[in-house]
Amino acid sequence: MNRILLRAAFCTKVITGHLLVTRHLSTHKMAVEIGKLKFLGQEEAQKIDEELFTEYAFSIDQLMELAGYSSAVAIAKCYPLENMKKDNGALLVCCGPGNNGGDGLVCARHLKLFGYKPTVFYPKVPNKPLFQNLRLQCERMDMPFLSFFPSEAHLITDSYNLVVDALFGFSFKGPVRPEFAPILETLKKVEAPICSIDVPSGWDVENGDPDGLKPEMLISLTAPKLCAKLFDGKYHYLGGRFVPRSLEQKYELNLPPYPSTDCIVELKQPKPAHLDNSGENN
Ligand SMILES: NC(=O)C1=CN([C@@H]2O[C@H](COP(=O)(O)OP(=O)(O)OC[C@H]3O[C@@H](n4cnc5c(N)ncnc54)[C@H](OP(=O)(O)O)[C@@H]3O)[C@@H](O)[C@H]2O)[C@@H](O)CC1
Ligand SMILES: [K+]
Repeated sequence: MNRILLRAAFCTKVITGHLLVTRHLSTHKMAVEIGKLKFLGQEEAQKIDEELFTEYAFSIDQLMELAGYSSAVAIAKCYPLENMKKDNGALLVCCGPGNNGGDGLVCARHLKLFGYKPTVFYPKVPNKPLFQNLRLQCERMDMPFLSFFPSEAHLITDSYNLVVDALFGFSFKGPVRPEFAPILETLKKVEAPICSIDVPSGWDVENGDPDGLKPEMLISLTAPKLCAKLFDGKYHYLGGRFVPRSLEQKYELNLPPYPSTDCIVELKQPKPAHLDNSGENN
């Protein structure tokens, strides 16, 4: 009986807003208005990041762990292991030279713990203990590391169920330099889904890149960056549930409520009413 009531409640019309947060219960979706979630420019994203470390005394390891963990949780939710056809959940995790790459290594570690089979590509390891330790953790967990990037996109498509893109985040400034350009060119041709952490790599953080990567999934961290307005893939999640309320208010982030104790929340752009035949808005 309670179950029936709950289902009925979840089928009831919910308000359309600028962006919607959806929560899945059984096969039904619940969407709640989240108002005007802020999309951050590059400078503002960097200022918030800085403030988390200086004013709020977080360490980079702490936030990277939460960022990478929430990325892994979002990926596992959208791409369940049991639906993967290639080599028992084989994934490719591409990590760049900055903190976005660090998020990728943490994400790979958690995906491995969830039962997937990540292979890591990490061509430029910074000379800092943080990144060397993150790499070692992955190595000690028996994750293979590619020593070169496959030049043929079909080799990636054929071997991996999906690619995690952790090459560049909110500090990227185009155009991409020659050492990474061929990697991005190959990734653009890969037919397996691409899951980008924080920013689709190679995109201008504010203006995107119409000729760039077309990820199927984007996991925005802290708050989406301006380029996320141009994202039209299947899944957009917000992760990094670590922003203190006072910081959120100072930057008027208007973050959506995370459901219960979840570390991620799905963001959905509502379809214009005349295109929405789902019945959810009726
Ligand atoms: N508070 C938060 O939200 C948190 C955010 N976190 C994460 O941190 C990410 C931001 O990290 P970040 O600042 O280290 O920079 P990121 O974007 O990884 O890349 C910089 C690297 O790329 C390089 N590079 C730049 N342009 C290039 C080009 N054209 N071509 C080639 N290379 C280029 C640049 O090289 P450089 O110019 O320094 O030589 C540098 O090595 C953020 O997106 C999120 O994922 C979490 O970990 C924790 C909490
Ligand atoms: K990325």
